[in-house]
Amino acid sequence: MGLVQWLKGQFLCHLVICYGFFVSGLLINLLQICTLPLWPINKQLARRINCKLGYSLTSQSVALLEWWSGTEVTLYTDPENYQLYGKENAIVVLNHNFEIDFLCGWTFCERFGVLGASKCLAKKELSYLPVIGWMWYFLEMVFIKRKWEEDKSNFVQSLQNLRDYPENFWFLLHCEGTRFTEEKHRVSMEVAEKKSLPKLKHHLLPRTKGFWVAVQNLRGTVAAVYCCTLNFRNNETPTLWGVLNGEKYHPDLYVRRIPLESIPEDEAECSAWLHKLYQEKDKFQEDYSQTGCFPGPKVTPPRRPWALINWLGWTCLLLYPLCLLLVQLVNSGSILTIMATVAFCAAGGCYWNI
Ligand SMILES: CC/C=C\C/C=C\C/C=C\C/C=C\C/C=C\C/C=C\CCC(=O)SCCNC(=O)CCNC(=O)[C@H](O)C(C)(C)COP(=O)(O)OP(=O)(O)OC[C@H]1O[C@@H](n2cnc3c(N)ncnc32)[C@H](O)[C@@H]1OP(=O)(O)O
Ligand SMILES: CCCCCCCC/C=C\CCCCCCCC(=O)OC[C@@H](O)COP(=O)(O)O
Repeated sequence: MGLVQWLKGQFLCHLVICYGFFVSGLLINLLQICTLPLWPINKQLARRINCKLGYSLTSQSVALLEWWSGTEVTLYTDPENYQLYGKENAIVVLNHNFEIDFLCGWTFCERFGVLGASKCLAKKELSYLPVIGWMWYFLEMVFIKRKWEEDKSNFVQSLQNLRDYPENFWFLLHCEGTRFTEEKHRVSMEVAEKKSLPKLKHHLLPRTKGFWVAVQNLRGTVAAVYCCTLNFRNNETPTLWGVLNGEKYHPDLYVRRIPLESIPEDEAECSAWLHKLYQEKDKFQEDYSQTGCFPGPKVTPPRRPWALINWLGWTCLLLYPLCLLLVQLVNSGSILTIMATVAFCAAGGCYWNI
Protein backbone atom coordinates (compact mmCIF):
# COMPACT_ATOMS: atom_id res chain seq x y z
CA MET A 1 0.00 0.00 0.00
CA GLY A 2 1.41 3.43 -0.94
CA LEU A 3 1.74 6.30 1.52
CA VAL A 4 -1.14 8.25 -0.02
CA GLN A 5 -3.47 5.24 0.17
CA TRP A 6 -2.40 4.65 3.79
CA LEU A 7 -3.11 8.30 4.65
CA LYS A 8 -6.61 8.02 3.17
CA GLY A 9 -7.40 5.36 5.75
CA GLN A 10 -6.35 7.43 8.73
CA PHE A 11 -8.76 8.72 11.36
CA LEU A 12 -7.29 12.23 11.29
CA CYS A 13 -8.03 12.57 7.57
CA HIS A 14 -11.58 11.30 8.13
CA LEU A 15 -11.97 13.74 11.02
CA VAL A 16 -10.90 16.67 8.84
CA ILE A 17 -13.22 15.57 6.00
CA CYS A 18 -16.25 15.11 8.27
CA TYR A 19 -15.52 18.31 10.19
CA GLY A 20 -15.37 20.26 6.90
CA PHE A 21 -18.56 18.67 5.61
CA PHE A 22 -20.64 19.23 8.73
CA VAL A 23 -19.41 22.72 9.63
CA SER A 24 -19.68 23.98 6.05
CA GLY A 25 -23.08 22.30 5.91
CA LEU A 26 -24.30 24.15 8.98
CA LEU A 27 -23.05 27.43 7.54
CA ILE A 28 -24.80 26.67 4.27
CA ASN A 29 -28.01 25.83 6.18
CA LEU A 30 -27.69 29.20 7.91
CA LEU A 31 -27.26 31.00 4.59
CA GLN A 32 -30.29 29.15 3.28
CA ILE A 33 -32.34 30.40 6.21
CA CYS A 34 -31.18 33.91 5.31
CA THR A 35 -32.80 33.49 1.87
CA LEU A 36 -36.24 33.06 3.47
CA PRO A 37 -37.21 36.78 3.34
CA LEU A 38 -36.31 36.77 -0.38
CA TRP A 39 -38.87 34.07 -1.32
CA PRO A 40 -41.97 36.32 -1.28
CA ILE A 41 -40.11 39.13 -3.07
CA ASN A 42 -38.20 37.22 -5.77
CA LYS A 43 -38.87 33.48 -5.59
CA GLN A 44 -36.84 32.58 -8.67
CA LEU A 45 -33.77 34.38 -7.37
CA ALA A 46 -34.15 32.67 -3.97
CA ARG A 47 -34.34 29.30 -5.75
CA ARG A 48 -31.24 30.03 -7.85
CA ILE A 49 -29.27 31.07 -4.76
CA ASN A 50 -30.35 27.89 -2.99
CA CYS A 51 -29.22 25.82 -5.98
CA LYS A 52 -25.75 27.35 -5.68
CA LEU A 53 -25.69 26.77 -1.92
CA GLY A 54 -26.91 23.21 -2.42
CA TYR A 55 -24.17 22.69 -4.98
CA SER A 56 -21.56 23.90 -2.53
CA LEU A 57 -22.53 21.16 -0.07
CA THR A 58 -23.49 18.27 -2.32
CA SER A 59 -20.43 18.68 -4.52
CA GLN A 60 -18.22 17.96 -1.51
CA SER A 61 -19.44 14.36 -1.47
CA VAL A 62 -18.98 14.23 -5.25
CA ALA A 63 -15.39 15.48 -4.81
CA LEU A 64 -14.88 12.75 -2.24
CA LEU A 65 -16.01 10.11 -4.74
CA GLU A 66 -14.27 11.55 -7.79
CA TRP A 67 -11.01 12.97 -6.41
CA TRP A 68 -10.48 11.21 -3.08
CA SER A 69 -11.51 7.69 -4.01
CA GLY A 70 -10.79 8.16 -7.73
CA THR A 71 -14.02 6.43 -8.75
CA GLU A 72 -15.04 7.05 -12.38
CA VAL A 73 -18.51 6.07 -13.55
CA THR A 74 -18.62 4.73 -17.11
CA LEU A 75 -21.72 5.71 -19.02
CA TYR A 76 -23.31 3.48 -21.65
CA THR A 77 -25.67 5.53 -23.76
CA ASP A 78 -26.74 6.62 -27.22
CA PRO A 79 -24.44 9.50 -28.36
CA GLU A 80 -27.44 11.41 -29.80
CA ASN A 81 -29.15 11.43 -26.41
CA TYR A 82 -25.89 12.33 -24.69
CA GLN A 83 -26.12 15.80 -26.25
CA LEU A 84 -29.39 16.41 -24.39
CA TYR A 85 -28.26 15.45 -20.89
CA GLY A 86 -28.16 18.51 -18.66
CA LYS A 87 -30.08 20.63 -21.18
CA GLU A 88 -33.57 19.46 -20.24
CA ASN A 89 -35.58 18.40 -17.19
CA ALA A 90 -35.84 14.66 -16.68
CA ILE A 91 -37.26 11.99 -14.40
CA VAL A 92 -34.50 9.52 -13.55
CA VAL A 93 -35.55 5.93 -12.81
CA LEU A 94 -32.69 4.12 -11.10
CA ASN A 95 -32.30 0.70 -9.48
CA HIS A 96 -31.62 0.82 -5.72
CA ASN A 97 -29.09 -1.89 -4.87
CA PHE A 98 -26.02 -0.09 -3.59
CA GLU A 99 -25.14 2.10 -0.64
CA ILE A 100 -23.54 4.67 -2.94
CA ASP A 101 -25.98 4.62 -5.85
CA PHE A 102 -27.09 8.18 -5.01
CA LEU A 103 -23.43 9.31 -5.07
CA CYS A 104 -22.92 7.79 -8.52
CA GLY A 105 -26.07 9.64 -9.62
CA TRP A 106 -24.71 12.88 -8.19
CA THR A 107 -21.45 12.47 -10.15
CA PHE A 108 -23.46 12.57 -13.34
CA CYS A 109 -25.50 15.50 -12.10
CA GLU A 110 -22.21 17.31 -11.49
CA ARG A 111 -20.76 16.47 -14.89
CA PHE A 112 -23.92 17.56 -16.71
CA GLY A 113 -24.31 20.73 -14.62
CA VAL A 114 -27.54 19.90 -12.76
CA LEU A 115 -26.16 18.99 -9.35
CA GLY A 116 -27.45 22.00 -7.41
CA ALA A 117 -30.97 21.51 -8.71
CA SER A 118 -31.10 17.69 -8.55
CA LYS A 119 -34.07 16.28 -6.67
CA CYS A 120 -35.56 13.00 -5.64
CA LEU A 121 -38.61 11.36 -4.18
CA ALA A 122 -37.34 10.48 -0.74
CA LYS A 123 -38.74 9.00 2.42
CA LYS A 124 -39.77 11.63 4.97
CA GLU A 125 -37.18 10.42 7.53
CA LEU A 126 -34.36 11.73 5.30
CA SER A 127 -35.65 15.30 5.68
CA TYR A 128 -34.65 15.19 9.37
CA LEU A 129 -31.01 14.33 8.60
CA PRO A 130 -28.88 17.17 9.97
CA VAL A 131 -27.28 19.37 7.32
CA ILE A 132 -28.21 17.42 4.19
CA GLY A 133 -31.91 16.92 5.05
CA TRP A 134 -32.27 20.53 6.09
CA MET A 135 -30.60 21.64 2.84
CA TRP A 136 -33.07 19.53 0.81
CA TYR A 137 -35.98 21.40 2.35
CA PHE A 138 -34.78 24.56 0.60
CA LEU A 139 -34.15 22.69 -2.66
CA GLU A 140 -37.81 21.63 -2.79
CA MET A 141 -37.07 17.94 -2.56
CA VAL A 142 -40.22 15.80 -2.53
CA PHE A 143 -40.69 13.80 0.68
CA ILE A 144 -43.23 11.07 1.31
CA LYS A 145 -44.30 9.00 4.31
CA ARG A 146 -45.15 6.10 1.98
CA LYS A 147 -48.76 6.19 3.19
CA TRP A 148 -50.58 7.18 0.05
CA GLU A 149 -53.67 8.78 1.61
CA GLU A 150 -51.45 11.04 3.75
CA ASP A 151 -48.96 11.74 0.97
CA LYS A 152 -51.28 12.36 -1.96
CA SER A 153 -51.97 16.10 -1.74
CA ASN A 154 -48.48 17.12 -0.60
CA PHE A 155 -46.86 14.94 -3.28
CA VAL A 156 -48.93 16.46 -6.07
CA GLN A 157 -48.42 20.01 -4.76
CA SER A 158 -44.62 19.51 -4.49
CA LEU A 159 -44.51 18.29 -8.10
CA GLN A 160 -46.69 21.16 -9.30
CA ASN A 161 -44.30 23.60 -7.59
CA LEU A 162 -41.52 22.35 -9.87
CA ARG A 163 -43.37 23.49 -12.99
CA ASP A 164 -41.70 26.90 -12.97
CA TYR A 165 -38.34 25.83 -11.51
CA PRO A 166 -35.72 28.22 -12.87
CA GLU A 167 -32.91 25.67 -13.41
CA ASN A 168 -32.79 22.37 -15.28
CA PHE A 169 -33.34 19.54 -12.84
CA TRP A 170 -33.29 15.74 -12.70
CA PHE A 171 -35.89 14.15 -10.47
CA LEU A 172 -34.74 10.77 -9.14
CA LEU A 173 -37.28 8.06 -8.50
CA HIS A 174 -36.35 4.69 -7.02
CA CYS A 175 -39.54 2.95 -8.10
CA GLU A 176 -38.64 -0.15 -6.06
CA GLY A 177 -39.23 2.07 -3.00
CA THR A 178 -36.50 0.51 -0.89
CA ARG A 179 -32.99 -0.90 -1.26
CA PHE A 180 -32.73 -4.45 -2.62
CA THR A 181 -32.23 -7.30 -0.13
CA GLU A 182 -32.83 -11.02 -0.65
CA GLU A 183 -35.70 -11.01 1.87
CA LYS A 184 -37.44 -8.00 0.28
CA HIS A 185 -36.94 -9.64 -3.10
CA ARG A 186 -38.63 -12.85 -1.92
CA VAL A 187 -41.67 -10.95 -0.59
CA SER A 188 -41.84 -8.78 -3.68
CA MET A 189 -41.80 -11.82 -6.00
CA GLU A 190 -44.72 -13.28 -4.04
CA VAL A 191 -46.63 -10.12 -4.92
CA ALA A 192 -45.53 -10.51 -8.56
CA GLU A 193 -46.85 -14.05 -8.57
CA LYS A 194 -50.21 -12.99 -7.10
CA LYS A 195 -50.48 -10.31 -9.79
CA SER A 196 -49.42 -12.77 -12.51
CA LEU A 197 -46.45 -10.60 -13.41
CA PRO A 198 -43.17 -12.09 -14.66
CA LYS A 199 -40.61 -12.57 -11.89
CA LEU A 200 -37.58 -10.27 -11.72
CA LYS A 201 -34.17 -11.57 -10.71
CA HIS A 202 -32.22 -8.37 -10.03
CA HIS A 203 -34.96 -5.93 -9.04
CA LEU A 204 -37.86 -5.65 -6.65
CA LEU A 205 -41.27 -5.25 -8.21
CA PRO A 206 -41.65 -1.52 -8.95
CA ARG A 207 -44.27 0.48 -7.05
CA THR A 208 -46.18 2.21 -9.79
CA LYS A 209 -48.28 4.92 -8.13
CA GLY A 210 -45.42 7.37 -7.49
CA PHE A 211 -44.14 7.04 -11.05
CA TRP A 212 -47.57 7.60 -12.59
CA VAL A 213 -48.31 10.65 -10.42
CA ALA A 214 -44.85 12.11 -11.15
CA VAL A 215 -45.22 11.62 -14.91
CA GLN A 216 -48.74 13.09 -14.95
CA ASN A 217 -47.83 16.14 -12.89
CA LEU A 218 -44.58 16.85 -14.71
CA ARG A 219 -45.96 16.59 -18.25
CA GLY A 220 -44.95 19.77 -20.07
CA THR A 221 -42.18 20.39 -17.52
CA VAL A 222 -40.04 17.31 -17.98
CA ALA A 223 -38.93 16.21 -21.44
CA ALA A 224 -38.01 12.59 -20.81
CA VAL A 225 -37.55 9.66 -18.47
CA TYR A 226 -33.94 8.53 -18.14
CA CYS A 227 -34.06 4.80 -17.51
CA CYS A 228 -30.82 4.19 -15.59
CA THR A 229 -29.37 0.79 -14.73
CA LEU A 230 -26.36 0.78 -12.43
CA ASN A 231 -23.98 -2.03 -11.60
CA PHE A 232 -20.38 -2.47 -10.48
CA ARG A 233 -17.61 -4.42 -12.15
CA ASN A 234 -16.09 -7.50 -10.47
CA ASN A 235 -19.10 -7.90 -8.14
CA GLU A 236 -17.92 -4.95 -6.06
CA THR A 237 -20.08 -4.09 -3.06
CA PRO A 238 -19.31 -0.39 -2.62
CA THR A 239 -19.83 1.41 0.68
CA LEU A 240 -19.61 5.00 1.88
CA TRP A 241 -17.01 3.82 4.37
CA GLY A 242 -14.92 2.50 1.46
CA VAL A 243 -15.22 5.83 -0.37
CA LEU A 244 -14.08 7.67 2.79
CA ASN A 245 -11.10 5.30 2.96
CA GLY A 246 -10.19 6.23 -0.60
CA GLU A 247 -11.21 2.92 -2.14
CA LYS A 248 -11.70 3.09 -5.92
CA TYR A 249 -14.81 1.48 -7.36
CA HIS A 250 -15.80 0.71 -10.96
CA PRO A 251 -19.46 1.58 -11.61
CA ASP A 252 -21.15 1.21 -14.99
CA LEU A 253 -24.39 3.02 -15.78
CA TYR A 254 -26.64 2.31 -18.73
CA VAL A 255 -28.94 5.24 -19.59
CA ARG A 256 -31.82 5.13 -22.05
CA ARG A 257 -33.73 8.32 -22.85
CA ILE A 258 -37.47 7.82 -23.23
CA PRO A 259 -39.53 10.84 -24.37
CA LEU A 260 -42.29 11.58 -21.87
CA GLU A 261 -44.97 11.70 -24.61
CA SER A 262 -44.44 7.99 -25.25
CA ILE A 263 -45.54 7.08 -21.70
CA PRO A 264 -49.26 6.24 -21.36
CA GLU A 265 -51.48 8.69 -19.49
CA ASP A 266 -53.94 6.16 -18.13
CA GLU A 267 -52.89 4.83 -14.71
CA ALA A 268 -53.31 1.12 -15.48
CA GLU A 269 -51.50 1.43 -18.82
CA CYS A 270 -48.72 3.48 -17.21
CA SER A 271 -48.29 0.81 -14.49
CA ALA A 272 -48.10 -1.92 -17.11
CA TRP A 273 -45.55 0.19 -19.00
CA LEU A 274 -43.38 0.54 -15.87
CA HIS A 275 -43.53 -3.19 -15.16
CA LYS A 276 -42.36 -3.82 -18.73
CA LEU A 277 -39.53 -1.31 -18.26
CA TYR A 278 -38.36 -3.19 -15.17
CA GLN A 279 -38.48 -6.49 -17.06
CA GLU A 280 -36.17 -4.90 -19.64
CA LYS A 281 -33.90 -3.50 -16.93
CA ASP A 282 -33.76 -6.96 -15.39
CA LYS A 283 -32.61 -8.40 -18.71
CA PHE A 284 -29.84 -5.74 -18.94
CA GLN A 285 -28.67 -6.68 -15.44
CA GLU A 286 -28.72 -10.37 -16.29
CA ASP A 287 -26.66 -9.74 -19.45
CA TYR A 288 -24.29 -7.56 -17.41
CA SER A 289 -23.75 -10.38 -14.93
CA GLN A 290 -22.84 -12.67 -17.86
CA THR A 291 -20.79 -10.31 -20.02
CA GLY A 292 -19.64 -7.50 -17.69
CA CYS A 293 -21.02 -4.76 -19.93
CA PHE A 294 -24.23 -3.00 -20.91
CA PRO A 295 -25.40 -2.43 -24.50
CA GLY A 296 -24.38 0.65 -26.44
CA PRO A 297 -21.29 2.78 -26.81
CA LYS A 298 -19.30 3.75 -23.72
CA VAL A 299 -18.34 7.25 -22.70
CA THR A 300 -16.88 8.83 -19.57
CA PRO A 301 -18.15 12.41 -19.33
CA PRO A 302 -15.23 14.68 -18.39
CA ARG A 303 -14.60 15.46 -14.75
CA ARG A 304 -14.96 19.18 -13.93
CA PRO A 305 -12.69 20.94 -11.42
CA TRP A 306 -15.45 22.86 -9.56
CA ALA A 307 -16.28 20.20 -7.00
CA LEU A 308 -12.61 19.91 -6.04
CA ILE A 309 -12.08 23.70 -5.92
CA ASN A 310 -15.17 24.15 -3.74
CA TRP A 311 -14.05 21.32 -1.42
CA LEU A 312 -10.51 22.64 -1.03
CA GLY A 313 -11.87 26.15 -0.48
CA TRP A 314 -14.13 25.04 2.37
CA THR A 315 -11.41 22.85 3.89
CA CYS A 316 -8.84 25.68 3.95
CA LEU A 317 -11.40 28.16 5.28
CA LEU A 318 -12.49 25.87 8.10
CA LEU A 319 -9.10 24.41 9.00
CA TYR A 320 -7.75 27.87 9.73
CA PRO A 321 -9.97 28.53 12.82
CA LEU A 322 -9.47 24.92 13.92
CA CYS A 323 -5.69 25.37 13.85
CA LEU A 324 -6.02 28.66 15.76
CA LEU A 325 -8.09 26.86 18.36
CA LEU A 326 -5.45 24.15 18.73
CA VAL A 327 -2.67 26.72 19.08
CA GLN A 328 -4.70 28.51 21.76
CA LEU A 329 -5.26 25.20 23.48
CA VAL A 330 -1.54 24.47 23.63
CA ASN A 331 -0.79 28.04 24.72
CA SER A 332 -3.39 27.84 27.48
CA GLY A 333 -0.97 25.49 29.27
CA SER A 334 -3.83 23.57 30.84
CA ILE A 335 -2.49 20.00 30.96
CA LEU A 336 -5.97 18.68 31.72
CA THR A 337 -7.53 20.25 28.61
CA ILE A 338 -4.63 19.13 26.39
CA MET A 339 -4.80 15.57 27.74
CA ALA A 340 -8.58 15.49 27.30
CA THR A 341 -8.17 16.58 23.65
CA VAL A 342 -5.45 13.98 22.97
CA ALA A 343 -7.57 11.29 24.68
CA PHE A 344 -10.60 12.27 22.56
CA CYS A 345 -8.59 12.00 19.32
CA ALA A 346 -6.96 8.71 20.37
CA ALA A 347 -10.32 7.21 21.38
CA GLY A 348 -11.82 8.40 18.09
CA GLY A 349 -8.93 6.85 16.18
CA CYS A 350 -9.29 3.49 17.97
CA TYR A 351 -13.06 3.44 17.52
CA TRP A 352 -12.71 4.37 13.83
CA ASN A 353 -10.26 1.54 13.17
CA ILE A 354 -12.27 -1.22 14.92
C1 LIG B 1 -27.54 10.67 -17.40
C2 LIG B 1 -28.27 10.49 -16.09
C3 LIG B 1 -27.62 9.62 -15.17
C4 LIG B 1 -27.81 9.50 -13.86
C5 LIG B 1 -28.51 10.38 -12.93
C6 LIG B 1 -28.97 9.64 -11.76
C7 LIG B 1 -29.48 10.18 -10.66
C8 LIG B 1 -29.34 11.56 -10.22
C9 LIG B 1 -30.57 12.33 -9.96
C10 LIG B 1 -30.90 12.94 -8.84
C11 LIG B 1 -30.24 12.71 -7.53
C12 LIG B 1 -30.90 13.47 -6.44
C13 LIG B 1 -30.90 13.15 -5.16
C14 LIG B 1 -30.51 11.82 -4.63
C15 LIG B 1 -29.91 11.85 -3.30
C16 LIG B 1 -30.24 11.14 -2.27
C17 LIG B 1 -31.53 10.42 -2.04
C18 LIG B 1 -31.42 9.01 -2.33
C19 LIG B 1 -32.36 8.13 -2.14
C20 LIG B 1 -33.67 8.29 -1.50
C21 LIG B 1 -34.26 6.92 -1.49
C22 LIG B 1 -35.58 6.79 -0.87
O1 LIG B 1 -35.95 7.48 0.02
S1 LIG B 1 -36.50 5.50 -1.51
C23 LIG B 1 -38.00 5.60 -0.58
C24 LIG B 1 -38.98 6.60 -1.06
N1 LIG B 1 -39.37 6.45 -2.42
C25 LIG B 1 -40.35 5.65 -2.83
O2 LIG B 1 -40.97 4.94 -2.08
C26 LIG B 1 -40.68 5.68 -4.28
C27 LIG B 1 -41.34 4.43 -4.77
N2 LIG B 1 -42.69 4.23 -4.25
C28 LIG B 1 -43.78 4.71 -4.84
O3 LIG B 1 -43.62 5.40 -5.82
C29 LIG B 1 -45.13 4.35 -4.28
O4 LIG B 1 -45.98 4.19 -5.36
C30 LIG B 1 -45.72 5.36 -3.29
C31 LIG B 1 -44.83 5.42 -2.04
C32 LIG B 1 -45.84 6.72 -3.90
C33 LIG B 1 -47.13 4.90 -2.87
O5 LIG B 1 -47.02 3.58 -2.41
P1 LIG B 1 -48.29 2.69 -2.11
O6 LIG B 1 -47.80 1.40 -1.56
O7 LIG B 1 -49.23 3.43 -1.26
O8 LIG B 1 -48.99 2.53 -3.52
P2 LIG B 1 -48.61 1.64 -4.78
O9 LIG B 1 -49.79 1.66 -5.69
O10 LIG B 1 -47.39 2.05 -5.42
O11 LIG B 1 -48.43 0.21 -4.19
C34 LIG B 1 -49.53 -0.53 -3.71
C35 LIG B 1 -49.51 -1.82 -4.45
O12 LIG B 1 -48.26 -2.44 -4.16
C36 LIG B 1 -48.49 -3.80 -3.92
N3 LIG B 1 -47.45 -4.32 -3.07
C37 LIG B 1 -47.52 -4.68 -1.80
N4 LIG B 1 -46.34 -5.10 -1.37
C38 LIG B 1 -45.51 -4.98 -2.38
C39 LIG B 1 -44.14 -5.25 -2.56
N5 LIG B 1 -43.40 -5.73 -1.56
N6 LIG B 1 -43.61 -5.01 -3.75
C40 LIG B 1 -44.33 -4.53 -4.76
N7 LIG B 1 -45.63 -4.24 -4.66
C41 LIG B 1 -46.21 -4.48 -3.48
C42 LIG B 1 -49.82 -3.85 -3.30
O13 LIG B 1 -50.36 -5.11 -3.53
C43 LIG B 1 -50.58 -2.77 -4.04
O14 LIG B 1 -51.09 -3.31 -5.22
P3 LIG B 1 -52.55 -2.93 -5.78
O15 LIG B 1 -52.68 -3.72 -7.04
O16 LIG B 1 -53.50 -3.35 -4.72
O17 LIG B 1 -52.55 -1.44 -6.02
C1 LIG C 1 -16.80 15.53 2.01
C2 LIG C 1 -18.02 14.77 2.34
C3 LIG C 1 -17.84 13.81 3.44
C4 LIG C 1 -19.07 13.19 3.93
C5 LIG C 1 -19.74 12.32 2.92
C6 LIG C 1 -21.17 12.27 3.18
C7 LIG C 1 -21.92 11.79 2.00
C8 LIG C 1 -23.29 12.32 1.89
C9 LIG C 1 -24.02 12.35 3.18
C10 LIG C 1 -25.27 12.14 3.30
C11 LIG C 1 -26.13 11.81 2.17
C12 LIG C 1 -27.34 11.19 2.64
C13 LIG C 1 -28.07 10.61 1.49
C14 LIG C 1 -28.93 9.57 2.02
C15 LIG C 1 -29.48 8.75 0.92
C16 LIG C 1 -29.61 7.39 1.43
C17 LIG C 1 -30.49 6.54 0.61
C18 LIG C 1 -31.50 5.94 1.48
O1 LIG C 1 -31.54 6.01 2.67
O2 LIG C 1 -32.44 5.33 0.84
C19 LIG C 1 -33.52 4.90 1.64
C20 LIG C 1 -34.17 3.80 0.93
O3 LIG C 1 -33.27 2.75 0.80
C21 LIG C 1 -35.43 3.32 1.63
O4 LIG C 1 -35.11 2.89 2.88
P1 LIG C 1 -36.03 1.85 3.71
O5 LIG C 1 -37.07 1.32 2.79
O6 LIG C 1 -36.61 2.63 4.83
O7 LIG C 1 -35.10 0.79 4.16
